[in-house]
Amino acid sequence: MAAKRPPQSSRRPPRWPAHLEYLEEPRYHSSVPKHIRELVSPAPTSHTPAQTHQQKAPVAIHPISDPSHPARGQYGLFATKKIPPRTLLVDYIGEVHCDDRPGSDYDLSLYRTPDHVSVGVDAHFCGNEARFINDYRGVKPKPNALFQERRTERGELRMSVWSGGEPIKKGEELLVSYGKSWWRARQSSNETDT
Ligand SMILES: C[S@@+](CC[C@H](N)C(=O)[O-])C[C@H]1O[C@@H](n2cnc3c(N)ncnc32)[C@H](O)[C@@H]1O
Repeated sequence: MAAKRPPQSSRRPPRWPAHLEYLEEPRYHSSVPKHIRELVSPAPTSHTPAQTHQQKAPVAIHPISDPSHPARGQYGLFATKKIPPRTLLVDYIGEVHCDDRPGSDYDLSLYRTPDHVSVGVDAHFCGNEARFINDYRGVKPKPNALFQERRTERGELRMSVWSGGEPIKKGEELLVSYGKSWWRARQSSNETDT
């Protein structure tokens, strides 16, 4: 029996895998309580600016074929034009959630409430181009991009990918640091699996 394909936005980018749902806006999971949702995404007021048309992000998804790349056979995210330092590239869009996602390699921390509830953005099954950004380890000596949160014009908290302190060349792979604890957690779960 053929696998059911997820609904797709007409704006999905080239090479977007058919088994994943493309999202243009965050999706809020039922595990996010109302009071936390209001902190992350405040209800619009009469002062909230209207949604402006979002510019196309200067990024593209490409398969990785370089045999020396540690993520060969997978995808990566690449700059489609020259990018100045400290520039917003793309928001990390996915499912905003408050439950645990131990099996996801696409789950980022977005916010921690004063009473220690963690809010994450998981792009395992649905998301945008940002889910394809790789870590710099084994690829380049240092990252050329970073994750940093921001508020949109409408006040919604997003985790975004920004260029670092140096310009990025057209065609260069965008690479962040997932952080030592991300890799440590994968290493210890691999050791437990074997
Ligand atoms: C958020 S995804 C990045 C996109 C992924 N390459 C893909 O095609 O879906 C994280 C996964 O990418 C791979 N990855 C990313 N950076 C890597 C690196 N520096 N070395 C080895 N694997 C990496 C690992 O498999 C990791 O679990």
